[in-house]
Amino acid sequence: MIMAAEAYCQAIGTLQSHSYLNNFYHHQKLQNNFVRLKAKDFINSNGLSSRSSSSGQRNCGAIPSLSQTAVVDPVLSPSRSNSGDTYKKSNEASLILIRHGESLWNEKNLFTGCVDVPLSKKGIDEAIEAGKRISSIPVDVIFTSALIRAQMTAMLAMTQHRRGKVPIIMHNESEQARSWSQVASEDTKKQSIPVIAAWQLNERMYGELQGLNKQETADRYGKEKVHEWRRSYDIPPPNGESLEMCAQRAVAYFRDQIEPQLLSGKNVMISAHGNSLRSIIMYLDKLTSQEVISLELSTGIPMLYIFKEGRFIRRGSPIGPSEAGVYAYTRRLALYRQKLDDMFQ
Ligand SMILES: O=C(O)[C@@H](CO)OP(=O)(O)O
Repeated sequence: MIMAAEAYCQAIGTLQSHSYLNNFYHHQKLQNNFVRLKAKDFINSNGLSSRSSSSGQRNCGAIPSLSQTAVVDPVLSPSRSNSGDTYKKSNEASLILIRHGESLWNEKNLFTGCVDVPLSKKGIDEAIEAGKRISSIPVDVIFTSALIRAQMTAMLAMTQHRRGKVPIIMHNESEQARSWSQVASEDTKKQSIPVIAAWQLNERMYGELQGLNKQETADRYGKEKVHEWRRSYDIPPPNGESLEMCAQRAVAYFRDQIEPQLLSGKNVMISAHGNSLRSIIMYLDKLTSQEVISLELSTGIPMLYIFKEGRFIRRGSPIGPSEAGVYAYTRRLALYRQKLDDMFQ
């Protein structure tokens, strides 16, 4: 776990492992206070959520009505009597961010941007490993970019989730696509997780660099110039997007479409890209345009935030379900894992 904490701290470019470790030591105390909830609570408690996103729909034609798809997960419901309102009252939600696993172009060291390239064999393994790390963390709705490497990562990761729900891509690109992908069974819907694909979460568009080898480009234009294109905040690569431009669409989407889900208590996973996630982390962690320059994200490492009382609290990179890890941080997460243990051991 110490290694996981350090790896995460490296990934965010800061060193705050002491607070992570303090929370780990606090775990023993917390564990003694667990209430062991019975599997029958899971079986008896359920309900359809009637809420949909309160946000505007201006960004993307692919925004589904979550009221038709999202359900209250009874594993998360503390009481059978108020299952319909659980999320509203919980005032806490998990947010998992994951950069896709290694792609075939990452492997070849090519600028990728918005070119739609699949995962490499190593990337597939990374996505499965990431899924193991988050297998005991609740997920109610998944947002991915429109690109296959992020979607593959989300889907592969969810094959490892202990809750066993099925991630289903929402097809809202046309009325026909929406109606032809309807699920007829309410029971089946309850065992599904909506997956919403949005181009706003895509990798930054790398313009004339897309498909070029990064090393050869540095040899040709100079290391400093290429570093400026790759990591400066507001200087775009030729005919591409700067990080600032990428942030404008990614953070707007996060605020308009994802934050309302968290506010209503839904647990969210976002599977996206190095630069769209750097922009979102800049927003979550209130990084300056100078600080974000040194923020690097590894492929396939999930990062957890707790959204509570309107604030995002960074909680590191979740590790295996049998270890304390992030579950020491909140009672809600600990109870969720305990219920999974009760159900599936
Ligand atoms: O090529 C890309 O699309 C990105 C991510 O792989 O590269 P960089 O890390 O240079 O922004």
